[in-house]
Amino acid sequence: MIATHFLRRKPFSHIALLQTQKMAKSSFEYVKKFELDDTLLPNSWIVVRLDGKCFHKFSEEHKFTKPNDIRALKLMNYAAFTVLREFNDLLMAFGQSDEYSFIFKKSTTLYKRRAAKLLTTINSKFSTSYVFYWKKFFEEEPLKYPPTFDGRIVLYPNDENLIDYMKWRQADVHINNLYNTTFWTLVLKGNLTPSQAEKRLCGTVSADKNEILFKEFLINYNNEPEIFKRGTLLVRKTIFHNNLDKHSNVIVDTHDDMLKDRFWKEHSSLLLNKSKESIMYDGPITDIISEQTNCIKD
Ligand SMILES: Nc1nc2c(ncn2[C@@H]2O[C@H](COP(=O)(O)OP(=O)(O)OP(=O)(O)O)[C@@H](O)[C@H]2O)c(=O)[nH]1
Ligand SMILES: [Mg+2]
Ligand SMILES: [Mg+2]
Repeated sequence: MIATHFLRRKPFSHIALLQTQKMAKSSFEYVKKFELDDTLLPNSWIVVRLDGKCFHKFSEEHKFTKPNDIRALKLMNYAAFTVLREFNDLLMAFGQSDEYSFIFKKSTTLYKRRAAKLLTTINSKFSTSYVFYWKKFFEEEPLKYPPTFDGRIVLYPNDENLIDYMKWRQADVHINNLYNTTFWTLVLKGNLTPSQAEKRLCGTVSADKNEILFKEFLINYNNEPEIFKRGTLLVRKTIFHNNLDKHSNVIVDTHDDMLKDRFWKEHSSLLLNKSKESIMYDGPITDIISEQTNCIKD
């Protein structure tokens, strides 16, 4: 019955169909006006910070070594590297623990500075890279479930604010790492229970923790790996080859002390629009990659 009725209906003419579609489009289109403008202020530093969700649990379930798992840190760095490689307007990125901050050049017009576009694209590229490259770093340790990263955008109006932001994140690494290193040494080598170790460290300052490590466990905190103490700063560099008229652009992982003002004086070009430091290189060109053990090839 319904089928016969359908067959007997006169088919729409092409023009009538187009008119109907046009009317429908214009009567629905008003919903677009509900979309809010989220353009970020011009000429200000855009910082995108991502952080792993519930990584205290994620790290347990994936058997991260305590207090630092070099595989996890390298995977974070590699995921951030893939983000930097794709978005040229990113000057640098700083990572530690389960977080990464990405710094856009002040004048970026990427996605017309629309906040949601910037944040979601950076987060998506980072998160999928974290999963995509998991095996490269964790090898036989399987990824049990998809990790989640939250994200935020913070704007900083001047260079001083941005530098203080970078210092703040690096100071956080130092405070957490000194605490975690002492805590886990007390537990794993000193045979204290976690709650005993917590009590032992309650009210201690940095010097006390350094002393516990040195006097009781012969550990000189200064000799701990730089990546653990200072986190990782990814920057762009251009390597010029002296003999050949050749250069290559690379993204390099560094662990310098950003808390010292000297760092910002010596690397003042980091905050310039075209942030690329140049390195002169004398050796044979084929050696660049092997020599750059600390460098992630662009
Ligand atoms: N064992 C180990 N754990 C790590 C390492 N890096 C990060 N983590 C864990 O990840 C946590 C990150 O801290 P937060 O980001 O403050 O906490 P979170 O559990 O991720 O919680 P939310 O960020 O609020 O969702 C640390 O407290 C550790 O438990 C690592 O190298 N080794
Ligand atoms: Mg987290
Ligand atoms: Mg965190």
